[in-house]
Amino acid sequence: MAGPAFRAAAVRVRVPATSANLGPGFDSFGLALGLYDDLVVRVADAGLHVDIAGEGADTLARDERHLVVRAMRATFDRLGGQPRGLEVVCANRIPHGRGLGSSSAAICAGIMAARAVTVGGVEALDDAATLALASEIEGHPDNVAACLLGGFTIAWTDAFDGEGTPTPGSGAHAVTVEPNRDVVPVVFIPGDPVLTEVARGLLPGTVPHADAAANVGRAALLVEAITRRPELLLPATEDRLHQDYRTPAMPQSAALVAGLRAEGIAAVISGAGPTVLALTDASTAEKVLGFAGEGWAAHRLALDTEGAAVLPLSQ
Ligand SMILES: Nc1ncnc2c1ncn2[C@@H]1O[C@H](COP(=O)(O)OP(=O)(O)OP(=O)(O)O)[C@@H](O)[C@H]1O
Ligand SMILES: N[C@@H](CCO)C(=O)O
Repeated sequence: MAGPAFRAAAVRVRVPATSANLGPGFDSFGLALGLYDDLVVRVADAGLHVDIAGEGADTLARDERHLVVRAMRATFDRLGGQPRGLEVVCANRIPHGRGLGSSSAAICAGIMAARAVTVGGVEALDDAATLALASEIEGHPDNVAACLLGGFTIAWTDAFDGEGTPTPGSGAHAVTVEPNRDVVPVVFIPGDPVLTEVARGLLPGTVPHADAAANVGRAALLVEAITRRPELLLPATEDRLHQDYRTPAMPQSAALVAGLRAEGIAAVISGAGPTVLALTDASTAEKVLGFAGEGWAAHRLALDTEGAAVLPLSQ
């Protein structure tokens, strides 16, 4: 059977950084942030050419091991066949291994680009199938949901293995909700990374029932707090399921979260860390920027409500 046809024109995809968990919503909640990676892909006659600027330019492999390329290959397989050649140009701004969803952004960008350069690709791999594939590659759905959909997202999967990881092919789903416009995210990014794999390795197989029950209540409250009642964000972002267990890998981040929370600021470990996310308002954001001191890059970010987008090449 003949494989799919490909478009000759290049495609540009923009994908947002994301913060997962937001305290109590482990592997479920995500928030899309106004910090973006850009990807331009063109189907070529032969070979694979990968160009990288920005984050990872000095460290990432420029071959089939590159995560964007791996996501594209998986997508082309689903769509019925690989193109003869590929040119991939990455402009990376999301820092890697910091808990801001860089791997999810790479995966979502690759899938979106691959389906956009394939004739009939968007129809053959619709948005629901895109989320499921991205989640399967990433291993959990929270970051990819926020990256694809934008806004505040609640994600879930149909089935889990004994480790709490979605079973491959089990299907991932998500809804997006518009966050309250008064919520202003501030991120404190430390110099050194902690890989998600390492941070997940610190989690116990089971947790006390009381801790699980506490998180259920806070997670439910967070949906109300982040959409309608930001004054409840401090209690709503309390977590007992993952942050404390990860402290040995990121003691300074844990201390920063505790320090900010003692000042009444809704601070959490962003994703698997070690970045700290504070959910503030416009006046507090300016005051907290200097809170972490030397060795941290502090940024006030916008909320992204659009998610991953295929854009004109000129934009
Ligand atoms: N733009 C990219 N291009 C290629 N590979 C990437 C890119 N971004 C991330 N990666 C790969 O993913 C790794 C980081 O993934 P990891 O899941 O550990 O952190 P993260 O996604 O930044 O954080 P978190 O999942 O906690 O939000 C990098 O070391 C690199 O191998
Ligand atoms: N929910 C994930 C997000 C990081 O990828 C975790 O905390 O491990």
